[in-house]
Amino acid sequence: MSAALIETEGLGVSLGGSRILRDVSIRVARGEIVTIVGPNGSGKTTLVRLVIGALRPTEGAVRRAPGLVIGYVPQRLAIDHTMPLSVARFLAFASRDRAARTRALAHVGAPGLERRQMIDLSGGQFQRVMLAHALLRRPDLLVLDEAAQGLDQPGTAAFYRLVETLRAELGCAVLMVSHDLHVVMAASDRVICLNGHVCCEGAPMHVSAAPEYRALFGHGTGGTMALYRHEHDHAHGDGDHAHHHPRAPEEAEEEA
Ligand SMILES: Nc1ncnc2c1ncn2[C@@H]1O[C@H](COP(=O)(O)OP(=O)(O)OP(=O)(O)O)[C@@H](O)[C@H]1O
Repeated sequence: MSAALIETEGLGVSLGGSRILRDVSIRVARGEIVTIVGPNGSGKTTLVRLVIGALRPTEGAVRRAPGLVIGYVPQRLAIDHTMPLSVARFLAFASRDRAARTRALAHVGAPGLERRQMIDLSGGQFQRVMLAHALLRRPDLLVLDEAAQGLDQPGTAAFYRLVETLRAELGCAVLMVSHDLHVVMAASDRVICLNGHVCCEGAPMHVSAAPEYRALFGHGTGGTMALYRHEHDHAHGDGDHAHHHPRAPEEAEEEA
């Protein structure tokens, strides 16, 4: 198994008096694309914030490889609409090298946008500029939190194809949150299903073949919608540990 870029062990966090995550142990190795799925409010963004170090855990720990550089594309960016902010100025926060900024924009398929205002960009252009910003840091790990949110289906597919291309070109690992199961199945090496804790995890092929996964996500295109329902056969209250955990098939077979 290749060396982990990040690894969490028994990670948990309480916010505003509620336990949002508990016992989360995940790892991302060099070059991998790992996708976190789960219903709204299941703690995906919270886990991402713990991984990038924006939030401190209340239990467990996050280990990062020494010198690890993370490029982060947030779910949204609060832009002050009264302040002009050009793409060039926004990218200058990540790099002072003008030629590098021009190259980064070309790299993400958004050449020549330097003079445009951030607030005037289309959804697809905006996400590409955010990606260029993350890439300017030359990350070992790219972290995307629902980065294709608001894009139409072709736009979403194109965006994630770009992420795969960048992974191949730059050799970086990718940890992303996505609600789009088609993307998850097509682009991920590994899927982690979260609902306050890790419900199931594994290679997409293995996970999608598991009855436990089908119970959670449904079949075919219906699966995308099933993700939002994500009905469980167990409660998630603290102290309720006597519940059934869906697992990847190889794990289920071991016990059969
Ligand atoms: N700072 C905070 N204080 C209190 N509660 C918080 C805080 N941040 C997040 N939460 C709560 O933690 C839970 C998980 O939130 P999180 O944003 O991680 O979910 P998510 O899986 O990313 O959801 P979505 O799919 O809707 O983006 C939610 O119930 C949210 O209200």
